Amino acid sequence: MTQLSAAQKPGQDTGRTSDSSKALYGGKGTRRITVRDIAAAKERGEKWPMLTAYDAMTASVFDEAGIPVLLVGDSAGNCHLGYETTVPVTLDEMTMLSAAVVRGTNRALIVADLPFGSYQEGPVQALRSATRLIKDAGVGAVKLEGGERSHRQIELLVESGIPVMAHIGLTPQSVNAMGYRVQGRGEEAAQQLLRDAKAVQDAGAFAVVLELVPAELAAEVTRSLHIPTVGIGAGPECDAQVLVWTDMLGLTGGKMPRFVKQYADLRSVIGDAAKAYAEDVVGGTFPLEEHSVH
Ligand SMILES: Nc1nc(=O)c2c([nH]1)NC[C@@H]1CN(c3ccc(C(=O)N[C@@H](CCC(=O)O)C(=O)O)cc3)CN21
Ligand SMILES: CC(C)C(=O)C(=O)O
Ligand SMILES: [Mg+2]
Repeated sequence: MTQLSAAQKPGQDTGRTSDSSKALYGGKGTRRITVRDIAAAKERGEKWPMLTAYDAMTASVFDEAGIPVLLVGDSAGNCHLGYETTVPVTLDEMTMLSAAVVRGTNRALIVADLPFGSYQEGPVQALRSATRLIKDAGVGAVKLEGGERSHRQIELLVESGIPVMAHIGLTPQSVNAMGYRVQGRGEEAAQQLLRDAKAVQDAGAFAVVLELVPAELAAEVTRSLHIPTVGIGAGPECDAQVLVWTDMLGLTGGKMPRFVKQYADLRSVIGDAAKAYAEDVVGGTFPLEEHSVH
């Protein structure tokens, strides 16, 4: 336990913006990040990165790199489990993947997606599903899709002590109804997005993902909320950004949405390494004496 000076009691903020020791990214803290740290970052005007993670090993790499928030996204459906979309993903699958990500990390706040069908029936179903992710997987928060339409679910979870990240704009679990199209274009759609953003903030969400909405509208939402916005295809003025890790590292393959920036080409790295190994085996150059026991 660190000694607390008389001048700084627990929960009392120094109010200094230059105190980088508690920055979400690049800060010195090693304890698990909480939703209170996320709220403090918006007050400091600090931007932060979020990445998805679906397994313990990858999560440990991102945790050691200092990524402060990891999302066990239901994008695991198409990026990790071989489904076409996020729609088939089950709560059992999310629980298993989330538990692995929690085990692989020490510092990051772990947020798990509630999958399609695990909260749409109503607040009680949402609470039962979220409780599973909190108790069996050990995540720190859950995320669910929908603005005004999900506000009762968010309210009950928050009342029950479960931090909720909301997700509005393009909501991929509704792909069968809405497709993968930019949301919030035109005056009416923009007003709906602003109402959705206000609704999730009023319901008690600690942050809100804005997916595939015009940058100007995302900026307006970000200015009008006191909770942080997490953009994906929502321009540079959101408080935070999120990318799917397999997209960002070039592993997903196929055509990328235009909002993805690719920071590596793991598909080639892994494919080339697999071929080099195969050629060694076929050509008899692996294993060598140094890889053998006697
Ligand atoms: N690999 C992957 N990356 C993601 O970002 C992602 C998933 N999977 N699965 C869950 C959702 C679905 N997302 C998607 C899916 C498709 C588009 C897309 O096709 N966008 C096009 C057209 C948009 C338009 O112009 O209307 C684009 O070029 O951005 C965007 C986001 C984001 N999420
Ligand atoms: C794209 C992010 C926000 C997500 O919900 C996911 O990865 O499932
Ligand atoms: Mg998702």
